[in-house]
Amino acid sequence: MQILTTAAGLQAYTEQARQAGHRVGLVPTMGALHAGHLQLVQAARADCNEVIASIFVNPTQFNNAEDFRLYPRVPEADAALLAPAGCTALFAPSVAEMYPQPTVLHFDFGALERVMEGAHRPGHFNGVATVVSKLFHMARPHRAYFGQKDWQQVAVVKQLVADLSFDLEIVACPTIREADGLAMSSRNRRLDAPARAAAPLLYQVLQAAAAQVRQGVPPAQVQATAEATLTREPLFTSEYMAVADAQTLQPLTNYAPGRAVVLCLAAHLGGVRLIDNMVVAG
Ligand SMILES: Nc1ncnc2c1ncn2[C@@H]1O[C@H](COP(=O)(O)OP(=O)(O)OP(=O)(O)O)[C@@H](O)[C@H]1O
Ligand SMILES: CC(C)(CO)[C@@H](O)C(=O)[O-]
Ligand code: BAL
Repeated sequence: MQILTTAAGLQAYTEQARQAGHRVGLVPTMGALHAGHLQLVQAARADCNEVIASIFVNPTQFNNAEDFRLYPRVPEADAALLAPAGCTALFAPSVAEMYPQPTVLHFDFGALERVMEGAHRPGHFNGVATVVSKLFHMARPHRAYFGQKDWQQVAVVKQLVADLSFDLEIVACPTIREADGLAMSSRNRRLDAPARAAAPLLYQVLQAAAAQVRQGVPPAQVQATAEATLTREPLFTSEYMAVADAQTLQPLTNYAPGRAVVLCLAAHLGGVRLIDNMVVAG
């Protein structure tokens, strides 16, 4: 596996691969890798002869300086996991390499970002769209792989690709969970033992809410029940629970036949902010 740290190095690598007729897959990450990330690498490997993973803790998408400072960084362990998973190149740039000058770009994803993560993390999707656009320009992948754990991010990135005519395909991969249902996340490393023991409640709340949706319980009641359950557990502070259209992400007041529903939540647990979601087929 080749390790690249400069934009020019990445551009040269991908240019050579394309000239050799190879298909290039890109897996953007912020590191502290787990089986959720490795699944993206494996999916890319199944489709592409070149798989480039990027590891970059992108400062422009953090709305909370403490969250950025405490974000887990384990570069050596990450590199050791990538090659066996099928990664052919790792792009691990510095902040100065990615942002040689302060960025002034401004993206507006309209209604897509006025809800959930976009509403609760001001500037977050502006930072995601900025860094993802830069990575797409540098790596020029045929396909880029993202996890459905970040359901809204997938929607925003697909909109970005369509609006800016990026010549690539977005592949969304399912959420990988721990045995007890907790969605794998780099931030799980920051949970202490009591918080980790309580954490599967997020998945249980989503499962119970999904069952209610299937029974036709009105969205407002599903939301209220889920928030009440989280509030009863003293370690949790619920930030939001949304019952939304899975495509438009807009909150629902009732269900429409044939339209999938996505249940998304964000909660704080022992000083760590976690998100998760579940889709209920329409
Ligand atoms: N459990 C998971 N299952 C599938 N994909 C995942 C999972 N966790 C992360 N991903 C995907 O991996 C990519 C990189 O995510 P990222 O590096 O932010 O990891 P993370 O575990 O989501 O960390 P955090 O949520 O703490 O930022 C994203 O496309 C994300 O959706
Ligand atoms: C896509 C991404 C790597 C952009 O920094 C990040 O938002 C993430 O890890 O999901
Ligand atoms: N996986 C989403 C990246 C973030 O929390 O900033």
